[in-house]
Amino acid sequence: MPSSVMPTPRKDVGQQPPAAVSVVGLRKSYGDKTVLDGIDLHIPAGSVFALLGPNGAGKTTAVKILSTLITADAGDLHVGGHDLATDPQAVRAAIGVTGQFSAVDGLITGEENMLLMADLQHLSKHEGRQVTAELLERFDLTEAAKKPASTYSGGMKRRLDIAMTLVGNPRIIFLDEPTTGLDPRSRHNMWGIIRELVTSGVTVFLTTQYLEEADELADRIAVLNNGRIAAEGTAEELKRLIPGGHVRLRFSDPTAYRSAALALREATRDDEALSLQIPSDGSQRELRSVLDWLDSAGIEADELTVHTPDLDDVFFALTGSGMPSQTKEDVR
Ligand SMILES: Nc1ncnc2c1ncn2[C@@H]1O[C@H](COP(=O)(O)OP(=O)(O)OP(=O)(O)O)[C@@H](O)[C@H]1O
Repeated sequence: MPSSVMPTPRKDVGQQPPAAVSVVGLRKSYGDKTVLDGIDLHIPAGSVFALLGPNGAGKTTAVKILSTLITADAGDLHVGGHDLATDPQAVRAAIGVTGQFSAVDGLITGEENMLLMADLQHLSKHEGRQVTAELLERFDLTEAAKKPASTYSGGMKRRLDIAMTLVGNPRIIFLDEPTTGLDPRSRHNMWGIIRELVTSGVTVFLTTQYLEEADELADRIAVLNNGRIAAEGTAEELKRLIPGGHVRLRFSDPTAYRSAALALREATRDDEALSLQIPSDGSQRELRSVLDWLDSAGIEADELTVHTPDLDDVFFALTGSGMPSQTKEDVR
């Protein structure tokens, strides 16, 4: 967790980078159930975008539509600059997809899985072997390459799955819940892999149940609820959407604490901890005004920390899943 929160400048201010994914008015229903009710997305090339939402919100449906597996009912949809409605083949050539259900065949070896994928991508035998060796090395699977994939751990299978996706050198990758079921170490490894992909210029569209994952990886996050985008922005922008942020001042000298408490009447007191809590959205502007005010009142605290709601709070507030009962007290 960062130790303080300053608003991050929006990456899209100034010149707008080209969109890897552009979605306007996407709609999809199954029978009389509306799953996606007119959603808009703009994902700049070379960025990580995370789609969050409760179970059944429509995240997988959105990924399936954008990766040409199923069709939308309506919407102006472009992926890699290609129109999904008129040129799905070109979209397919530009993307890679790793779904919730692995494409890995457990009966054959990791290497054979890769070579099979190279064949499907119409690579020559020589190219196929070269790409396979490179990717197995990159994903730390060279040692296990000749073993049946069924003997791989969950993390290894997931790495093989992504390696298979990369055989065709896609510029845009859809990762549907890439770390579900992985232990913390494998999850962190996967985050490293995703960051590396982005460094090499790939755009990543990921869905996740883990808010921490979106917080760690995504340049921008959208929260899907009831078929609509409930909020969209950087993690910090989303956290500022909901109340609960505050600046906490801690004192070691009881006299200084008491005079500060008298001066700051709107602050919430914690007499035992000698600390005062002032409501604040954590923005630079608000923080500056709090600091100016403390200066003019001659108050000097021993410690000043900025606390903001975390993505869990945002998620619960936006998706109406009920606020967590505990107040978050970590320093962010
Ligand atoms: N082929 C289908 N026929 C009918 N309903 C479907 C079909 N596919 C999905 N749905 C419904 O659409 C809604 C959205 O499903 P989807 O799998 O996109 O959600 P999700 O956000 O990915 O959920 P999860 O986090 O559980 O994977 C659900 O109510 C689901 O039951």
